[in-house]
Amino acid sequence: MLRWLTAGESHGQQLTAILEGLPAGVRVQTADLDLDLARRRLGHGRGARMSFEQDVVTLTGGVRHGVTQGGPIAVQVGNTEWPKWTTVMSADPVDPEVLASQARNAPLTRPRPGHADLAGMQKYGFDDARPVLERASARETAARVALGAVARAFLRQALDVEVVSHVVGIGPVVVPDGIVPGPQDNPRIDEDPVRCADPATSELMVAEVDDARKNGDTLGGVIEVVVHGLPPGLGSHVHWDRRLDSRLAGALMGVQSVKAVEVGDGLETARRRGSVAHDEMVMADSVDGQHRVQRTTDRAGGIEGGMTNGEVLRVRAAMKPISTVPRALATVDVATGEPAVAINQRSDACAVPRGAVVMEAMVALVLADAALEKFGGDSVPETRRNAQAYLENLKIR
Ligand SMILES: Cc1cc2nc3c(=O)[nH]c(=O)nc-3n(C[C@H](O)[C@H](O)[C@H](O)COP(=O)(O)O)c2cc1C
Ligand SMILES: C=C(O[C@@H]1CC(C(=O)O)=C[C@@H](OP(=O)(O)O)[C@H]1O)C(=O)O
Repeated sequence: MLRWLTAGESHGQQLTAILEGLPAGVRVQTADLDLDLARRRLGHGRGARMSFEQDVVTLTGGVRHGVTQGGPIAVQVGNTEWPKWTTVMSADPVDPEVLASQARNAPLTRPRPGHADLAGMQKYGFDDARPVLERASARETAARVALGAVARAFLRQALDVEVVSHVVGIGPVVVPDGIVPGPQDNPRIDEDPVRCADPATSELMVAEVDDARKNGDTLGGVIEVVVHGLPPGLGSHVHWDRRLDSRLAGALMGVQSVKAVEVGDGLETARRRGSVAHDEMVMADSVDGQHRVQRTTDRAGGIEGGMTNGEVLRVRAAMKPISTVPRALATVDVATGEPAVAINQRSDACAVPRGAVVMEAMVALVLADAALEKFGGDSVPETRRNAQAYLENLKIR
């Protein structure tokens, strides 16, 4: 079983992440984590903080000389803005006079509609939104992306699996049907300002983001994660919590601002008739005398009965528009009970392009877990041998 945990606050000293259960022998180094963290900072519509803050990654456990050792992998993602926040976010008590002398320490009492502020204050008994927003913030996704880079390396080295993503919608602008990135397409898509695989749609998305920003507004959108090279049989039909679609949906819904998840053609499938909703099977030419079944389409997105079916996996996650809206929304000052406008320091206008990298990380972690459940192994060669033996012995390929 693969387990992962993150800790740390948005303006704290650092984020901490642990990944437990990965075999020995995964070749991974700081530069691999840096690469995905850099990808997470890009994208038209990102906020100011993404340009002035750096992620400082340190692998502090589980990796030696660029290879995992079988123990828990520990990662720190340092926050270069920390020197400005040492008082506000100090773990130890601070002299009340020092606190009172700094504007940054003033309680935040105008909760943002759409953010965690008010419900978190009510639940945890705070009269200040600071402790809630610090942990609710998607800054935490940097820690997940760092671990996702490790999971991605494992999937590539043990199973030849590649996880890629593209933005399929920003606000009302959506890509035409049928665009599915190939296994090596991430670098090309990363070059696009909104990580859209279709250049014509990308231009319209950029214009939409510019228009929203000009009007003091924010946007959401839809991301598709595409996974190539998966064997059939990851996940299971036998119990709800072993279904791969259920596990992927939970992981993607667990990303800040995700409000819907689709597998394959998802909602569109529900609108179709059965005769055109499924993926028909045909016999492919056989080179070795074995049955080889192929599907003529991939509407299911590579999952049937809660298991991978050997086709390309496609899952989509819909992010709502950023809730820190510059044209600030109406709220109540909970300190006075008076009408007010919501907290609005700064924010992303649209975080969908960089959200795509977070979704890749979550999918990679879930798939690495499902692969280890199926094939086991305490080292990459062992997992690889087990997977190959399974594939060679499939009665129906
Ligand atoms: C990559 C990413 C960046 C985000 N950036 C912001 C932001 O700059 N401002 C903001 O208010 N919300 C931002 N969010 C969304 C909030 O974190 C999220 O809406 C909040 O935690 C409440 O959770 P919920 O939307 O799932 O209910 C971002 C989300 C992601 C995934
Ligand atoms: C810092 C990150 O994202 C942040 C996520 C976030 C939120 O409310 O989720 C709000 C913004 O932070 P701030 O309010 O300090 O400007 C984003 O910049 C990051 O992704 O590294």
